[in-house]
Amino acid sequence: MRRTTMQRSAALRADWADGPLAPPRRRILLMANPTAGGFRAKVLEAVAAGLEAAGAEVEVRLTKRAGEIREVCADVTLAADTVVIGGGDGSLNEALRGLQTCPVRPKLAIIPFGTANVLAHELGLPFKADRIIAMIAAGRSKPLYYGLANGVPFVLMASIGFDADVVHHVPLDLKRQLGKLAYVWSALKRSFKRRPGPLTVTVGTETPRTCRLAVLTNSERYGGTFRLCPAAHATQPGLHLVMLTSDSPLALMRFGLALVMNRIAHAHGVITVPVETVTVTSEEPVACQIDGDPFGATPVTVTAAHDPARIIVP
Ligand SMILES: Nc1ncnc2c1ncn2[C@@H]1O[C@H](COP(=O)(O)OP(=O)(O)OP(=O)(O)O)[C@@H](O)[C@H]1O
Repeated sequence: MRRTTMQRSAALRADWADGPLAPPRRRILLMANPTAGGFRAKVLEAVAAGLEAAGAEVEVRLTKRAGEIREVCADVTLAADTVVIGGGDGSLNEALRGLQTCPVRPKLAIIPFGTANVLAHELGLPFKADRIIAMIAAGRSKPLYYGLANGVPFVLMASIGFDADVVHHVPLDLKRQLGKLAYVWSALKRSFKRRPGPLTVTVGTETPRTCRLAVLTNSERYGGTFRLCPAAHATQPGLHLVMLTSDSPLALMRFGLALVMNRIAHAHGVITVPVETVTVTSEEPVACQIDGDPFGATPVTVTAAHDPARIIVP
């Protein structure tokens, strides 16, 4: 337990004495993934010290393996009011998965240490320690909606097709070295591989449609700051299905360019519809990913969840 640095910022504490951190002391669990692409021990230390200085009781844990954040968040004896995730979208996804079974859900907050940090961009979260401390100390929160892919929560998207194939094939060491460029490298390599057959996409009880790539998105952003679906937002209810009708190398180049120019929603061959429940099947297995991490293959059924978590925002 870290309880020693309060004296360092008496002035800060005085400022907040009547604010959101006034007694009873907030209990903040800060869980960080030291293997995340942008992990900074100094920022973590500064945030922990700043929140303690503001009067909160702060516990810091560094994960030792994947799955730990999920286990801790699923623990019914978890006594934190706020769980701060120091990591990327995959680590936040773990927290959401764990909290799903928690009877009393603490608020979530993020220190964006990831590679893509799509959710941080979606929510306009700060990346600098002093602004992160001020945000968490103020404690203002919004609902964080999510979807379920075969029952597993995702906060950004579940996608099936070429981009999921790329996620499955990005070598972790290359991701750590090159960051987002590792995805570009992997996409170039995978774009010339043979593609599996088309996807059959069934929305509710409608007649099935076919496409080559399906993204079920809960958020506007994709791959970082790019705007995939202007109608969606992680703090608003509602999933959207974005279908690409081709995944030929030429079409993928065109879609990639449209994405970085924030024009993909209007590109030829892109169909977007609001959805509640979608099933995606294919004759041979097609790769799936959720929140930027591999998630098996088709068949996948995606539904919108209606019990949002709470996330602290600026
Ligand atoms: N100590 C650990 N060792 C290995 N893997 C971990 C550890 N802690 C968490 N993980 C896993 O690492 C995966 C990726 O981490 P995270 O999302 O934090 O960073 P990132 O991949 O760099 O960022 P982004 O998802 O924003 O691109 C997560 O899915 C999580 O399950």
